[in-house]
Amino acid sequence: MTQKKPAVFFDRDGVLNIDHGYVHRREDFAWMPGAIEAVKWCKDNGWLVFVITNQSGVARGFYTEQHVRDLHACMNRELKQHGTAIDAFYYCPHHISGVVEEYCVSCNCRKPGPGMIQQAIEEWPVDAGRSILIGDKASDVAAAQAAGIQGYLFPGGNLLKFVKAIITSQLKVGKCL
Ligand SMILES: O=P(O)(O)OC[C@@H](O)[C@H]1O[C@H](OP(=O)(O)O)[C@@H](O)[C@@H](O)[C@@H]1O
Ligand SMILES: [Mg+2]
Ligand SMILES: [Zn+2]
Repeated sequence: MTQKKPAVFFDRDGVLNIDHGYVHRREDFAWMPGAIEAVKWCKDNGWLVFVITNQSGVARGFYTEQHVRDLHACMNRELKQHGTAIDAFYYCPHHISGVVEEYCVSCNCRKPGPGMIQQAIEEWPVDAGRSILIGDKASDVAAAQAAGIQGYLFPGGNLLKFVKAIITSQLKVGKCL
């Protein structure tokens, strides 16, 4: 049987990168201070790392799913240059008030829905009891709670410092290996 691992579910815009509003091109993408280092530190310490991101810009007609996938591939190319990578990206392209008909649905994957987190847990050997989500909005933390994961609100600043503080404090209470 595959050994289950704890996972860090990172929100994307506002956590891994600066949220300039519906970012979908590399030239508009800026890593959050400490973000690359945070992903690497989590991976080096045996955590699975996922991105869980609402991308209603697709439903709103601002960009396409291909733009989202291309940007995620670009993020992982850059992370690989630092010897690390995100294990999987999950995104929700939907919004009930969008303009692109096929994406105008009320779904379970748009945060605060837990759908993306649940999908990752189904597809990967995730130890949900030891996993955490880091988001920048209350809806991120609500999605984590709905999926039975501990959620934390990132206030900005250095992401590596924030992640280390959370994981180190969990270690002290014996939650993580
Ligand atoms: O990775 P995140 O933070 O889930 O992605 C958020 C962005 O898709 C987008 O979210 C919000 O827009 P909608 O609620 O989806 O209309 C805004 O905060 C935008 O500024 C974000 O870019
Ligand atoms: Mg966000
Ligand atoms: Zn969705």
